[in-house]
Amino acid sequence: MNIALIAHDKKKPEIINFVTAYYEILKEHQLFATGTTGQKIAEATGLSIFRFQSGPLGGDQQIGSKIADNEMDMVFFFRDPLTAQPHEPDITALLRLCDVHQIPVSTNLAGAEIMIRALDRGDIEWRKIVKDRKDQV
Ligand SMILES: O=C(CO)COP(=O)(O)O
Repeated sequence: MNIALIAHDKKKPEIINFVTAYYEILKEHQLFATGTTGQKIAEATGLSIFRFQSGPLGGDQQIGSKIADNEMDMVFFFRDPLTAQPHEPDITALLRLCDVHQIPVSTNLAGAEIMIRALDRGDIEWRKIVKDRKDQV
């Protein structure tokens, strides 16, 4: 699965702990991230992560583009709800595209824990069917 990892600055320690805790699951997948999030996770865990631009410079939009092209299967987006973000429209657009394309997305640690266990159980395998079907069209 192609998995996006994104965290606002105050949530970066949380996503690093999350990825560390679930390293054994995540290492089996293709990981993508916005720039700074990806850098910090890679430094902390040694995981190989494709990094887009930093969020405020367009990274959220780049991940949105992958979603629109049916190339992203899950999004872990640890949002900071207490700090104004200069690129709020990009954040809204990314979450909107998850809804448009039925992409599983969690915006906090509690949801992320449930979603990653579902990933490990194989609950997201339907994404492969959707992708294969669209490839044939
Ligand atoms: O701002 C972000 C998501 O909206 C995250 O961007 P960085 O990973 O570059 O900090």
